Amino acid sequence: MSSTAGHGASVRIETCGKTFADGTRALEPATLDIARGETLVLLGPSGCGKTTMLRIIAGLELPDAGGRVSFDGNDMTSVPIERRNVGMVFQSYALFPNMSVADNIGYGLKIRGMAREERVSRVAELVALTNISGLENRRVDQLSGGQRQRVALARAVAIRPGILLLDEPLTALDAALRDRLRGELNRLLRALGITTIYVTHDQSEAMELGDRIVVMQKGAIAQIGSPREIYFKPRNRFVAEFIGAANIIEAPIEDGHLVLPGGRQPIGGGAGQAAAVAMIRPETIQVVKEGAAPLSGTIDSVSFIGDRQRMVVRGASDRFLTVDAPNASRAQAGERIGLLIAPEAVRLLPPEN
Ligand SMILES: Nc1ncnc2c1ncn2[C@@H]1O[C@H](COP(=O)(O)OP(=O)(O)OP(=O)(O)O)[C@@H](O)[C@H]1O
Repeated sequence: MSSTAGHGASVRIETCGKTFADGTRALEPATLDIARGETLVLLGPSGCGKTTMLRIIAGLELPDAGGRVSFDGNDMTSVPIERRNVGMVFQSYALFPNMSVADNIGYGLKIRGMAREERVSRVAELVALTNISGLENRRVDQLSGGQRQRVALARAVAIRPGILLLDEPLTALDAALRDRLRGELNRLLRALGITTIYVTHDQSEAMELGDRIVVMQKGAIAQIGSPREIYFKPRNRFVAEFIGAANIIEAPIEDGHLVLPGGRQPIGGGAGQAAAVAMIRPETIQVVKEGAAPLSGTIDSVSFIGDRQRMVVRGASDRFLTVDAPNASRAQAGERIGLLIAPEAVRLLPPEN
């Protein structure tokens, strides 16, 4: 491994809440452990408290009384940011516009007093790692958005931080570039082994980058889990609907079946429950001939989305289901179809209050 490989620190935040001076309750007391080298994504809609949590970890914000932040078991709660050994990248690039790329990347090393020769070799290594070779002598204001974000990332990791904090670093970029940089970032984070906390409101970014995802809702943690757990086993309706597309169905339960107007759908659980709120992912529903499955419906609309086609199917009592199907044969609006759903694809959610 290259000499840039870092040694991530573990992070623990304990009962960290945040109430701002104006009374805004941005964060309910939260407890969270982040393993050394892990990439943890904080995901949620605007205003749910993601940035506040990140700023508490960075040392830019103090938690309310009773909160504690520790790195590798050492209490950091009142240690200032410059002594926490964290690297940060934000949505807007906080680079020095009239300095060269190389000087920007080496800035933190210089103020730490690193010798010139060592600095030059570290910068060269980072330039290669972040795919910006050839741009070393350009001024930052002569770079594209994607190039600037690569420089910002190289600068943040140059100091070999134990923890890397990223706040929507790709949000300002266009979609194609965002996808590419996301892949590069993934590779870089794995190569460096730095503990990373990544804030985003974009669920596909969260899925691709996170070892674990923390879904936040109104200042509280709604669920923590691997991307698979969050996707297939959401704890509540908010999580189910925030990540991916979800059909949410409320129906009575009878003998291990959801009783729907168009038929009886077998389910895995629900013993002792009279009714359920169930979630079914669109791609787990298989389109078959009418009559070949307990449920049936009429295709209301079809949209082609490249790798698959998405249909809205109208069942009895005008209930609608979203179904994602392979795109080989073209579905037609108005067609009658059967819908085959494996019992284990039906996820029961807690009843709504
Ligand atoms: N300095 C502050 N004073 C008062 N309220 C604040 C302050 N900073 C943030 N807030 C409020 O705290 C809540 C959480 O903000 P935060 O920035 O953590 O959300 P977020 O999930 O990161 O949202 P976004 O994705 O929009 O940045 C919001 O209601 C916000 O308006």
